[in-house]
Amino acid sequence: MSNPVIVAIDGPSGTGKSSTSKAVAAKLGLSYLDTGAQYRAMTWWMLSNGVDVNDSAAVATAAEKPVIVSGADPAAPTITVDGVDASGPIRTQEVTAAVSAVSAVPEVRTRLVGLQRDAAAGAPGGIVVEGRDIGTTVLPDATVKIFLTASAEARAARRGGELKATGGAQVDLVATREALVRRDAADSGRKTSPLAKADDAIEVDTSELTLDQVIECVVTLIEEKRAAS
Ligand SMILES: Nc1ncnc2c1ncn2[C@@H]1O[C@H](COP(=O)(O)OP(=O)(O)O)[C@@H](O)[C@H]1O
Ligand SMILES: Nc1ccn([C@H]2C[C@H](O)[C@@H](COP(=O)(O)OP(=O)(O)O)O2)c(=O)n1
Repeated sequence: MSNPVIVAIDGPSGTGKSSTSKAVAAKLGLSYLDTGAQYRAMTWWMLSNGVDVNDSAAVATAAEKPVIVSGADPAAPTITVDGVDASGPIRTQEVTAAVSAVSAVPEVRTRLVGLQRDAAAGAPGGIVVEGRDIGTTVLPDATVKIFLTASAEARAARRGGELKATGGAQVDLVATREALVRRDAADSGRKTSPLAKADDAIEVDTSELTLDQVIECVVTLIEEKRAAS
């Protein structure tokens, strides 16, 4: 029997990681893990429990406490914190604004990278894992590594579309773009496993591609790799 396929999909915010990863996993019958949701869940727990997210020592001490469980079905991904459904609260602006500070704390990363490697090892049929450091740090031996990119303008327009769909209000695209660029800089500039393309990752610029084209491209890359191995 061939080895389970492990697919690492990394890249900055709004490049299409979640949409692509879920669709590719569903198409190929693989499990799915959104590691960004885990960093968001950790951040939500810190905010809910009165931990100052800018006090890295306090965040480090608390990092062992929350029980974070991710469901691996790409058609219905779930995340709970201490048994409570966290899928809504982890997407608030408050969590988005605090997540880079929490995810820069090495103890947070050690804890979550452990969960992520356990999830990959526990997916006998293979898995698609999306994040910022999957190809470089979490799963350096992944079968296929993809690094998605897109212009800041394309990414802001996509995020703006989402905010409009959920909030209905007028979206400030300049502010959305600035917030994205600020988060990219924080995620790329941190000391511990920053957002980075692995040397052996294939870069796909999604700025001018439809989501279906990106999915097709990633499925083809995985099938080529499988056929060659
Ligand atoms: N190639 C694409 N073209 C247009 N919109 C896209 C494309 N890829 C993703 N989107 C949309 O952009 C938004 C952000 O995508 P998402 O998958 O959440 O990105 P990420 O996980 O990288 O932050 C979603 O609303 C998604 O539907
Ligand atoms: N492997 C990962 C995944 C996410 N993070 C951090 C950095 C990101 O800004 C946040 C949130 O990630 P998420 O993928 O949910 O963010 P977006 O969907 O792109 O807005 O988590 C990380 O440090 N390492």
